[in-house]
Amino acid sequence: MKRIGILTSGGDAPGMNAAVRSVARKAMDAGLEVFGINYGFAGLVAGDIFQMTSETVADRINTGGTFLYSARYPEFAQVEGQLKGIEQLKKFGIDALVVIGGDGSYHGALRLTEHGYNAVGLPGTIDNDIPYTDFTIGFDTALTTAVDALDKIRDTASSHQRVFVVEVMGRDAGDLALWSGVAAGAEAIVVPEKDYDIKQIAEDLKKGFENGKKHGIIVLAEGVMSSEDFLAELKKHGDFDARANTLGHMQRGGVPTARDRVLASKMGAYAVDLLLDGQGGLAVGMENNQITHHSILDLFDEKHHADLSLYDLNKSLAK
Ligand SMILES: Nc1ncnc2c1ncn2[C@@H]1O[C@H](COP(=O)(O)OP(=O)(O)O)[C@@H](O)[C@H]1O
Ligand SMILES: O=P(O)(O)OC[C@H]1O[C@](O)(COP(=O)(O)O)[C@@H](O)[C@@H]1O
Ligand SMILES: [Mg+2]
Repeated sequence: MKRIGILTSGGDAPGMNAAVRSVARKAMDAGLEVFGINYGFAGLVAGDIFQMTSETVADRINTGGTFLYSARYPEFAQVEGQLKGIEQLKKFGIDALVVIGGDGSYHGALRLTEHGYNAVGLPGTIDNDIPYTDFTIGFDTALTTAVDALDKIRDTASSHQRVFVVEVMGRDAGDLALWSGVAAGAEAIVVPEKDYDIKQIAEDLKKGFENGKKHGIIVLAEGVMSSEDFLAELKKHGDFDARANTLGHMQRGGVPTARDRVLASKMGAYAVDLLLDGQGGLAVGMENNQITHHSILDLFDEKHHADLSLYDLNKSLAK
């Protein structure tokens, strides 16, 4: 193997740049030539590919977003798109690929491996919704951002003795809501993985205020419903002074935390080792503080499990 490529795909996540840097520098250190592919699989198909130097990844480790840009490019699910992408890989003499993205991007990586181009996936998403890894690149930063926002909302909530329904991201996963809810001392956490009783939540909020609580913060995962809809439901069960707040895409941006940078650096270097070993169709993870890998096919058979002990913990701490 002489040349490897790198792309970022799906929703951007803080730490993706640190991962690209790690892959590039580790590969160069092993004597490989490294090519960056802009705009995910869309750029691969279009041949938006350039040779990287060590300098290309200089001053990137502490930056958010992805300097290789990203795309949602559903056309890559079709064989036609995949074959065009392979044509480009051949044209540039690229022997193997590192794909940094979420579950959708892993499908793309697997397809390439099936077509004879080894590809390894790194979990880059703020959602933390990938199986076989305790944490994904970007989750820690998004969590820190969400907690910072919740702390600020708490100031207003306490000053006015208000209820706030704060919607955090996570597509179908409750991880950001569970972790940020516990870290911010929320009164309630609502996630798709757990049934909720809105009447009970309203009762608990009322009781809380009666007992001297100054705020009622509900952290709601986007996969359940919108903050506006939840607020409308909640108001059917009590006359609350309440507001809805959606944190939205601000959770995806910003300077990556040290944890995300270290995770990205470890995973990136490990992916290069796998490719040097001639392996593909694999996804890198971190389990019990060890960097691991699994077949992407096995990943698709497995579900991500949010840590629901945080839900129970919060219930007992929020009283
Ligand atoms: N079934 C598939 N086969 C091939 N490529 C896919 C498939 N699903 C998704 N992709 C590629 O991966 C990209 C990112 O997937 P998406 O689900 O949007 O984000 P994420 O990777 O963050 O989950 C898609 O835009 C597409 O280019
Ligand atoms: O920015 P978009 O394309 O509207 O997507 C929003 C979705 O992307 C995310 O921010 C990240 O998800 P992915 O990693 O799957 O891209 C989700 O939390 C959210 O549901
Ligand atoms: Mg996804």
